[in-house]
Amino acid sequence: MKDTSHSGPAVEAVDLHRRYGPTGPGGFDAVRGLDLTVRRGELFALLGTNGAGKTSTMELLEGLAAPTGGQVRVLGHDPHRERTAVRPRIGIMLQEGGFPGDLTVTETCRGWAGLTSGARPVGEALDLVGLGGRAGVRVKQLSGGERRRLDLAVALLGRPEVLFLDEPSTGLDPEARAAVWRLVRTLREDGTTVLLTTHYLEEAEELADRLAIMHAGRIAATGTVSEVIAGRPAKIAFELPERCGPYEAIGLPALPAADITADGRRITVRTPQLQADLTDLLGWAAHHGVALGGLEARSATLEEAFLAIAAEAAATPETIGSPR
Ligand SMILES: Nc1ncnc2c1ncn2[C@@H]1O[C@H](COP(=O)(O)OP(=O)(O)OP(=O)(O)O)[C@@H](O)[C@H]1O
Repeated sequence: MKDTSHSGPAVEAVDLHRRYGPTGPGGFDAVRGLDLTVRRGELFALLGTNGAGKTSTMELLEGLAAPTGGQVRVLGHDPHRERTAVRPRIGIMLQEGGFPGDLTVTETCRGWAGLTSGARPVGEALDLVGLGGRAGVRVKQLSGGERRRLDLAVALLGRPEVLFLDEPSTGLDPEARAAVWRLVRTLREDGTTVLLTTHYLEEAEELADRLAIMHAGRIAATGTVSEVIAGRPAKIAFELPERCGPYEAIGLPALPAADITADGRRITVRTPQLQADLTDLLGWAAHHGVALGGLEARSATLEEAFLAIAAEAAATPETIGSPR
């Protein structure tokens, strides 16, 4: 029977470190003092630039490797040392499942189901990921996207309380990706805690209750999507009519908080006060009878926040760090 007595966070990491290779020269610190809490029933996305340390972190949280320093708790247990307590309650979708190519889809799932207590029927797991029609096909004959879905089916066999998904939709076409998003949402609605890594920012925007952006082994920003983009400049863009002449000469309103750039007649305003500056611009345009062509005005996107946070983190000396 599953132990559901633990009422704390689903996943908790405190001052987590992971070093590859020896202490001192020749070693590399991939995770450098990471703190992370994933609440029960939450969908949490771990984002980061290439090499930020997402997979290295996930492997520690999944119990597949021991940390060099710090602590991990999954459902109240150390996932590495107390593997037998944790493993039956979690599902893991690695970046590459690496299943033998000569087995069929069903044989692969049956093999895993045999090692899993209380496994759901293989056909049900395959239907969940849309592979029901490919049950008799050999793994080596599956497309890349179908293999990703098989990885997901295997992760779901044990009806996990906590599901770790490492880049679940990489290699999927847009339709298959949308299907995986629907499935992940359903699992979350049923109470499954999901921790996923992704390079697709729209995936995090669509799915995540909260997210963290990693850089160089640390968390550079964390919160809800709105919290992470809050304070990032909004964008107003428009094109001036030809009769206005060069941008410098036309006397746009001052907008002291904004950063204004011109590319020919196309003007881009980046501002922390979208409503006030837009009001000033529209008032100015109405007063002078100027039509602002292709006008767009919007808050910062997660992508803009991500790029800015990664650039800031890269420019901050202590985030670059030196080997421990
Ligand atoms: N076995 C290893 N030995 C030495 N260095 C490693 C090893 N595995 C990973 N690294 C290094 O650790 C850093 C973090 O790698 P990791 O795969 O965790 O990053 P990631 O954020 O998952 O990257 P990506 O987005 O490219 O998958 C990288 O610089 C990588 O080269």
